[in-house]
Amino acid sequence: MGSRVHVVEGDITDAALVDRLVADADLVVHFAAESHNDNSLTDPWPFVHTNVIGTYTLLEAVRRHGTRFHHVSTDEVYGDLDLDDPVRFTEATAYNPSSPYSSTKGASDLLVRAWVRSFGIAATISNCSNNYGPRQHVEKFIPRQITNVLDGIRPKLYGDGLNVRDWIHVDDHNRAVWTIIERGHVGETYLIGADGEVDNKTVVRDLLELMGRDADDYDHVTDRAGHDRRYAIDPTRLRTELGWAPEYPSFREGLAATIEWYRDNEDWWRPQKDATEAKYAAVQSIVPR
Ligand SMILES: Cc1cn([C@H]2C[C@H](O)[C@@H](COP(=O)(O)OP(=O)(O)O[C@H]3O[C@H](C)C(=O)[C@H](O)[C@H]3O)O2)c(=O)[nH]c1=O
Repeated sequence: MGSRVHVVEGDITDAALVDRLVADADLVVHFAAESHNDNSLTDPWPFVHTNVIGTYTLLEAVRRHGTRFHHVSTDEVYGDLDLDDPVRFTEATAYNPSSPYSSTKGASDLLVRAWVRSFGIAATISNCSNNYGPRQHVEKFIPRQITNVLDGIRPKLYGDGLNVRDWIHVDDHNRAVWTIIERGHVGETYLIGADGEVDNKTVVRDLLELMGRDADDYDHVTDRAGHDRRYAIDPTRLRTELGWAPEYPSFREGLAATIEWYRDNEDWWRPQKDATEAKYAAVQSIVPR
């Protein structure tokens, strides 16, 4: 990696700011996004603003300055899969997003593709499955349940809890992004996944066991509107063409390490917790099993 890496905080729709930063960069890796589906259901506008207009703003700066660009996106652009169908998403799967969040990410991917084709910018795209690991906001599924248990609150499962997510440790995601930047072909898309399909109920039961609690000690709550049933990535292209492989040994080991991180870093997550639970309490209630 280069000697000067800047993680930039600020408004990516601020064209003057973005232009200044891009003018000074050899490479832009675009991780910035409004990323939480539940938030996109209560207020879609920040998602259109940041994910669509923000990406447009970056693309225009990259076009002006001829900067190499990598766009980080999600497998949610492909919609969802049935539980009983073994098919997985590939780079050829048609876009079919379900939520305001995933539709804005789909729109941002299409903008990148169009800027490659129409203006010849040097860009790659990656679409990754669900991340977990340290420093994830407590509104997300795994940190919410870990911090609930630490606070003596029962974990909360949406609907029947049988929805499947394909988990990858954030460090493996980052290594995959770097592999694509170094070895990927400009104009191409690569799917990132670590063969980590698990249903939500199993995640919660594993987590309770790892934290020394009764595995049945959780609640079902109101389901998410339009809740995608299953995500699953076929990472063959990334593995065979670019030689990437995940380094994290297994989801359960990664989960245990993540629990330890949240145990040891309450100072980091505590300021997020009350507002997050209040936000959920306003739209969710406990339902019978
Ligand atoms: C917060 C919460 C979630 N859930 C369920 C909903 C999902 O089936 C699963 C994971 O939910 P989460 O909101 O953490 O993540 P997804 O909606 O799958 O989306 C995530 O992974 C993709 C790839 C992105 O692109 C998103 O940016 C990222 O947020 O757990 C519950 O059952 N209870 C809860 O309290």
